[in-house]
Amino acid sequence: MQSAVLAPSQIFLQFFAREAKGRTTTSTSAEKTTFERRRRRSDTKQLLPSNFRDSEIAESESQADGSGEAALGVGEDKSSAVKKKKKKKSKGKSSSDKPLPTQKFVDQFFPWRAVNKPVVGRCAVASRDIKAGEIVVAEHCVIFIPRSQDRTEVCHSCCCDISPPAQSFECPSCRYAVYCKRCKKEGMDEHILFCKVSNPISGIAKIADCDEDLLRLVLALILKRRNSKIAAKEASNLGAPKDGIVQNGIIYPSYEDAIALKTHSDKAPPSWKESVRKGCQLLFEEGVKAKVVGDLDVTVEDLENFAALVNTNSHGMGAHGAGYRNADVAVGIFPFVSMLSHSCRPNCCFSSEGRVMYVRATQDVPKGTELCISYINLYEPRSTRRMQLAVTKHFLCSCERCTEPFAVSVDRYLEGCICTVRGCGGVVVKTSSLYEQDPKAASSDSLVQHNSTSWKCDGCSRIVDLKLSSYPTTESGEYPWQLVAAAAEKLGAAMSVYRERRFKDARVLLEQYISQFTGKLHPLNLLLFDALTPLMNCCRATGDDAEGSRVCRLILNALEKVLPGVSLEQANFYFCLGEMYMQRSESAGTGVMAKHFKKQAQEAFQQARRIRGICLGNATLPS
Ligand SMILES: C[S@@+](CC[C@H](N)C(=O)[O-])C[C@H]1O[C@@H](n2cnc3c(N)ncnc32)[C@H](O)[C@@H]1O
Repeated sequence: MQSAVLAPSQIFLQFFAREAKGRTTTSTSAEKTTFERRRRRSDTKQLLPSNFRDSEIAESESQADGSGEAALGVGEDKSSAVKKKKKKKSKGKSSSDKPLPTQKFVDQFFPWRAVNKPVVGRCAVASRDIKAGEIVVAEHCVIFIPRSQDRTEVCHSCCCDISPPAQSFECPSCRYAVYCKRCKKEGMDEHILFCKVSNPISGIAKIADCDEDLLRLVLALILKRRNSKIAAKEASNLGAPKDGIVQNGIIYPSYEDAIALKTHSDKAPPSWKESVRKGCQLLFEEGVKAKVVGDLDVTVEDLENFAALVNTNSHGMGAHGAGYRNADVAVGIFPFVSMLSHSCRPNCCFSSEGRVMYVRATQDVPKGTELCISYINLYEPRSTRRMQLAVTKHFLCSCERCTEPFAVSVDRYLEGCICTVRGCGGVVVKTSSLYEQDPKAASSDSLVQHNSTSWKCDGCSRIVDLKLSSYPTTESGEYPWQLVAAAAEKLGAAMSVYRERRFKDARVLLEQYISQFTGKLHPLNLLLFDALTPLMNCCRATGDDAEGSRVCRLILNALEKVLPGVSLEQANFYFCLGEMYMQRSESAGTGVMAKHFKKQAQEAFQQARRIRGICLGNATLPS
């Protein structure tokens, strides 16, 4: 299933129905409002070489960290909590478990404390009750770089939108960096050193099979180190720190905060390490040539550590902010945003404005609860989510959703197919999905001795294996894996037509697909869910807002069941729903139906506004 044409596991839920980045106008034209399940580029940026092998994931899955929970009090890295824990643990705490240097200031302004928890390490725990929509972190980046493919979209100094592009000023030397009018002078001055090494980076990335943006971030971190040394000297003369403060409600973290973040270089797959090592070696040589690193007391190993740190802690910037983009255009390091662990059932979300990242609670959070954001797309089967985090972030997710028994989790509906045993109604999934989270259940079930390609029904417990003939296949004689593969193939074919923007043909194919697999796949199955958004867009493109709004409600329904709580995706679908009802109201003229549709539209817009208000603060909908 993961190798489906669509690779649904790798794509992100839609954002506001805006295809062109930065478009801020509302249009009811489906051509303009086509959603694509876009790959979420924010956190799970694939900083992997192309030669990455799946088998290497296993190596990144070993997690062993701490055994108890210890509060990391303000500036008390040798606090009693830590001391107690040190006593318990023969090995003691590593330096990466200490609070970040600026934490003591952050504690004064924000409603959480850094705490050490088993497995996840440092994390943020609410120090009082937090209301939905409250800001829990507002932080300026330590460093950021525009993504290479979007380098002309934002100013390389302040990260503001550059539109129209004619308003931008390109660095005449590297012809890579662009600046807005305001930053033209200052930005280019600051860019001098970066510029010297910037040009060779694309070539280095190709030679080393290493991510170009990763190398640019490493270079930015080297330069930050240089600047922070200079700033420290200046600050000691003036008697005040430049970074490492909270000002006007925004955290300005220091270079020291950044380098105190956790890295997973030990858990990274060998091919990743190999490529990064090569990339860093070449970057170092270029840096020496350009006299950028020579006097800096950094080694190639430092650069490799920087790369691992960036891979574990970078956050996408530019999406879901005021610009209504549907994808990130930059990546940055925000040490205090990084204190929040990942959860597949998060209670916070993040959005950026310029160089500042905001994290807001998406629900009321009681004191003592861990604050979590999501690093990945969450409408995915458990195995896909965990695989994605293992591959891109090199850790095995231990969140509540991933560790609750599979048999009672909504996760089981997202994959597999419905049991064909009469009256059962269970879901047949791969046994590896059933047992990977529950080794006890696995060992108590002798049937699990079947090979790992066995499938099992969570209802009647029947094992489906090629060697066993007792399982009643579908009318067409399909086994579950064949059914799932057929669904993936058919959806892939419909999506190819959809991507060619042949909306009428795509609609026919998608409708045929949905009717063929409804009843065979659970209604929440990802393979059915993935067909709904393109179908909605096809309906809109073909002027059928009645069907479009029906499909949109199906999407919202599925989202609410799988991802309870508010999210931007949900807001965006409500917004779409509002647009479609508005269109229906206009088409209905002035009668009762027109009023009815207008009311439905207003309700949908109100929901969208309410949810966006929680996730993005006072951001309003585009008018
Ligand atoms: C951005 S950092 C979070 C801060 C980190 N705990 C620290 O002490 O620096 C991400 C790392 O936290 C841990 N982590 C976060 N969420 C996790 C989860 N759901 N399950 C397991 N580990 C998690 C992993 O080690 C991951 O690489």
